Amino acid sequence: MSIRLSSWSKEAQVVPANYVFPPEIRPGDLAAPVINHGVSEELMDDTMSLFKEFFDMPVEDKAAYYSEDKSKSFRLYTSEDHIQSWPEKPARYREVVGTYSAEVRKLSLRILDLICEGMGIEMGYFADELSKIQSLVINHYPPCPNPSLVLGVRGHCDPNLITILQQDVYGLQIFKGEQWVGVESLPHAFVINIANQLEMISNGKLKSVKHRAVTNSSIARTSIVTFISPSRECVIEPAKALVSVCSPPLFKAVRYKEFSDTYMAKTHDPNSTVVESYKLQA
Ligand SMILES: O=C(O)CCC(=O)C(=O)O
Ligand SMILES: [Fe+2]
Repeated sequence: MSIRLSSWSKEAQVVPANYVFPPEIRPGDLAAPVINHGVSEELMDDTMSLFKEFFDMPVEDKAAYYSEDKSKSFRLYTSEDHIQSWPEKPARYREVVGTYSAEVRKLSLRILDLICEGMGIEMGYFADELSKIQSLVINHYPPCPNPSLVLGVRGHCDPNLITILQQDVYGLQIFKGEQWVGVESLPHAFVINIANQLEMISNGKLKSVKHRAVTNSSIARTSIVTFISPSRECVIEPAKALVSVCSPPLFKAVRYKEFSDTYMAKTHDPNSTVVESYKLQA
């Protein structure tokens, strides 16, 4: 009988060697492209083309929005409070980005609830202060004459709770099994990255994924990245439901603003793993 029809797999404790894929095409378990997520394909396409249009605008139009000051509120802050500072060009910017942000927020809360269910935390655990802040970063990578010499974004873990990324051209890689693995760009899929706060709240059960972006020599790439973060005053600590005598807390409690400021101060250190500094000694 063919091995595919036999029932050995019911007993299998480890994956048989002949089933293991080469590392570069293994799906991995930390950065999962999510499809059937409920955000309409039209809205995803419209948002992507809007941002491409934004980057294609004449330099004079873009200059009005340019700033190196990271504290400025036009860095596409996606709440009603900031809508006045959003770009007025392209003309449909506010409408499209407003709708997109609201839909992606709903999706992220659904994913967070599924994570609660999977880990045995009460539903709605993340719904309030822990996911209060939503921000949007649009990365635009022009074609690069020699991608082997350059990184679009160097390796890092995101400091927030969870990140929802849309890409239509390959470029995202995650660090897994001591090497960089490409994350396939599936049409209309979102990539969900576990970020630092989710690692700490899950008491290390979920790991924040180190990732980077590479460039390519033929086409420009735009990525739309939604960061869901706790409010700055929020205290982050392992969820009580995940802590017991057998499973003691692995992380100290920290106010998110302290974590975030430490992260920002170390952002130029490629090996900075801020999470490590909040680990409790075993
Ligand atoms: O462009 C990408 O795929 C990655 C961007 C990223 O990691 C970030 O903005 O934090
Ligand atoms: Fe990132």
